[in-house]
Amino acid sequence: MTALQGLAPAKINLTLHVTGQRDDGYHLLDSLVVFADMGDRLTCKLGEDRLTVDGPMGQGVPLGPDNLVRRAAALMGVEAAIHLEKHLPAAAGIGGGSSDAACALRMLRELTGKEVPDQGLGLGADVPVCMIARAAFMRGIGEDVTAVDLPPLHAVLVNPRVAVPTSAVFSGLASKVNPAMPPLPDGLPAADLIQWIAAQRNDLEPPAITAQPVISDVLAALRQTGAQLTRMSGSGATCFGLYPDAKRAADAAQSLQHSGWWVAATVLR
Ligand SMILES: C[C@](O)(CO)[C@H](O)COP(=O)(O)OP(=O)(O)OC[C@H]1O[C@@H](n2ccc(N)nc2=O)[C@H](O)[C@@H]1O
Ligand SMILES: Nc1ncnc2c1ncn2[C@@H]1O[C@H](COP(=O)(O)OP(=O)(O)OP(=O)(O)O)[C@@H](O)[C@H]1O
Repeated sequence: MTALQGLAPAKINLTLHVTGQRDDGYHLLDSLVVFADMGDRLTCKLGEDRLTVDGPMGQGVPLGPDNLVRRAAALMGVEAAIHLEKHLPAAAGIGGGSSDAACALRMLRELTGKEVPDQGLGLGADVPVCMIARAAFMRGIGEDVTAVDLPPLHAVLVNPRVAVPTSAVFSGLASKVNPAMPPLPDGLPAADLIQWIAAQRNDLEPPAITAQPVISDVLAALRQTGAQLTRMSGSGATCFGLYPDAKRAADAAQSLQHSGWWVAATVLR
């Protein structure tokens, strides 16, 4: 029986503008999303229905039918043995569960030849963008995804090891209707792109900081490493800093190692 291996990369919202709210409570988003060169690792084989989890962040990940990779198999209508090597913190704003689900869906699509219903949206608003796992604009509640070419960005990701539930952060928004992103000019080199991103927002940052004030400390620590831009991703608590090159990102990550926080230097694409 063929076994496939895949990477479920961390998802980073470089910008996240909340522009409205639907009648069902879901929020309308305008977001520029990129993916790291690191993440969870999955192995998938059709046949026996089984999930095993290990890896440095495997503790506490649910093994039952509510795990998003099991829900991915159920959505595809197949039984599969899936092994998940967990490297990303959960409930962290970097789409750990959503990226796992998308990776499982891609592998199950390849193994079965079946189409993925609705790009996996039913498993979570972040799953459609995680299906393409490359730089994209994400709009609607997450279902409207358009790939975009960006220069690679050198980054450090920092999570203070506090879980932040997404729905609570959306509920804490002071305003549900905020300005959309302006159009991104074509072909910006990295330095200009970073300036453009700096002029945008993550509207979920203030309510996430209210829920977990340590996020302010993470942003301040990243600023102190000389990052060109610091911001929170998604609903938090993971924050990122952007740097001009890989050496400066690696040095910044090294200088944050003593914090006890989860720290990763990476390239975003
Ligand atoms: C914050 C983001 O990570 C930005 O990329 C996503 O919008 C959240 O994606 P996700 O975690 O896959 O979200 P889901 O699992 O679908 O939803 C979790 C909860 O977040 C809220 N939610 C999510 C997406 C959205 N567009 N509006 C919302 O209000 C809802 O309360 C929902 O019950
Ligand atoms: N494969 C999985 N990995 C991690 N958590 C999972 C998984 N499947 C289900 N969960 C559950 O989902 C919850 C949210 O985890 P996830 O990493 O998807 O969240 P997130 O940080 O909200 O992502 P986002 O960037 O979409 O906000 C966890 O607390 C966990 O109980």
